Amino acid sequence: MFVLVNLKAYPRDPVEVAEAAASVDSGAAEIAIAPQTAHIDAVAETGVQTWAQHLSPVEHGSHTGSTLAEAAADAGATGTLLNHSENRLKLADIDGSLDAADRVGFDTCVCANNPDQIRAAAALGPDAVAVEPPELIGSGTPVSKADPDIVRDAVEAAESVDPTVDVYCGAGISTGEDVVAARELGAEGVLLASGVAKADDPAAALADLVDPL
Ligand SMILES: O=C(CO)COP(=O)(O)O
Repeated sequence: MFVLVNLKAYPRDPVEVAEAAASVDSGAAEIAIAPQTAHIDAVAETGVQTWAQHLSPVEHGSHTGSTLAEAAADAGATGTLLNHSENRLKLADIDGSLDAADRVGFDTCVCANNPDQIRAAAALGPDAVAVEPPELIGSGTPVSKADPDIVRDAVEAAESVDPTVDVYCGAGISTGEDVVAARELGAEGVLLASGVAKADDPAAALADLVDPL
């Protein structure tokens, strides 16, 4: 299982989380951390797999305020989220950002609200898609328990378009039990944020997530 921890803009030391992720015994799981762009460098230096939270659909040039794929790669990132519920993109921009990610060989995960969007996202050819019902994000109620059908339907939707695209699920995931439930529904990974970023002890939270895997 792939466990992607999105630190969003939470007031948590990204290096503390990255060091914990780099040193936890992850067994069969693979952990990656998606920090703020300005923290990619410091997080990647810990040796943990590091993802950007977003890439802009631009090349080198006059693009103030953008997240350039080459800059994220230079800083040490190797993957990127796209179209997160908190950073929605137009279809053409998702496509352009996937092209940008391809230029630097990043792993890609396009987020979507529901199975219909998963189908559209999978058609763009990312490595993975992630279904995250917005109403459960940050709720502490795991999507794998609150809405298992949305995960099953997302897996089916992606499979019908492109069986090589992995499916992750996210929203409210915070324990190893939630990750196991996601796996049983057919997901190949989970996407989570507050379960680690807002935990009293992020290292313990990470250890608990991967313990049963
Ligand atoms: O948006 C998410 C991960 O990208 C999920 O957030 P929570 O884990 O806080 O529900």
